[in-house]
Amino acid sequence: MGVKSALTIAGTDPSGGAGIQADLKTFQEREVYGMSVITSVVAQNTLGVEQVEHLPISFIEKQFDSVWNDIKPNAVKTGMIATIDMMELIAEKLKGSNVPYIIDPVMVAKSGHSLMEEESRSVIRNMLIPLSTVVTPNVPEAEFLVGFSINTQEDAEKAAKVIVEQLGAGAVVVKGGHLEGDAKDVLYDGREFTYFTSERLNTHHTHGTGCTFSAVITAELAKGRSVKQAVKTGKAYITDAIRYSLELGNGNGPTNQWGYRLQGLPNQEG
Ligand SMILES: Nc1ncnc2c1ncn2[C@@H]1O[C@H](COP(=O)(O)OP(=O)(O)O)[C@@H](O)[C@H]1O
Ligand SMILES: Cc1ncc(COP(=O)(O)O)c(N)n1
Repeated sequence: MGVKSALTIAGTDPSGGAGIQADLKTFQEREVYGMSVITSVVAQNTLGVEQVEHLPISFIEKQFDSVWNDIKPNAVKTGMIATIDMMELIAEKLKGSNVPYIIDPVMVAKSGHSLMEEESRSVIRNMLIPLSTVVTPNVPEAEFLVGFSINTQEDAEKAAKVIVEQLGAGAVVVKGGHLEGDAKDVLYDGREFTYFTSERLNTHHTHGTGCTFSAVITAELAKGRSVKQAVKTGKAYITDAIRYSLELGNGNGPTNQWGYRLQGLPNQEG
């Protein structure tokens, strides 16, 4: 049938808005067969994170091998990978594979709770980013990766260049959700900058936006789209997911995974 598949390696959100749950919903909406390897189980909801339990590294490896040796994915993404052990395992598994690899370098939840151990942060930079096809940091994550602060579009461009040219990412999208003004994301692929801009929607229902955005990019790369096409679709999809958010929960609510259908983005648009 020629269906494409995508694998997410990440933590959970039992309230369904972020992490593995958001990724699988997104893969499904993009008509890609979704699979998952769970790194950490997180008790969280729209109000914040209550508790995090990391799975044993040998068991994460077993999950990975179960998928990889049976239904090898057409693209892989990582989200929450909290410890150095997990990063080493993923690097070992993905090194030398030609499957597109998308990193959402999740460090801190919107609620402020750390989702990555402090000492792991430089390991994601040094060990995993060189293996990536695309990295999708938000502004605080990009600041950590490059070591300077980002306040303007020029700063975001400068950071994007460092992440590709010095840290070795295949491409990077520095997301503008945390800056002021329009929500402007900049893609740098080592050759040129491309901007993807939407109006800033006045809402606090943005739980899981980064997860969903990078999951669309993963799904589109699984289908063989170019990085630029994938990010274009990701931007259109996340904008509608925020615009039509579902008003669920008592805190920062989840986005609407089928919001794009209300706006008319064709499901298979490049
Ligand atoms: N209020 C908003 N209005 C429109 N787009 C937004 C808004 N907040 C975030 N976005 C978009 O959502 C995507 C995720 O960005 P961001 O929220 O910065 O990521 P993260 O969830 O990793 O912090 C980006 O494409 C960004 O431009
Ligand atoms: C398991 C997991 N992964 C990622 C996020 C980040 O999502 P956000 O920063 O949009 O709340 C999260 N809250 N939980």
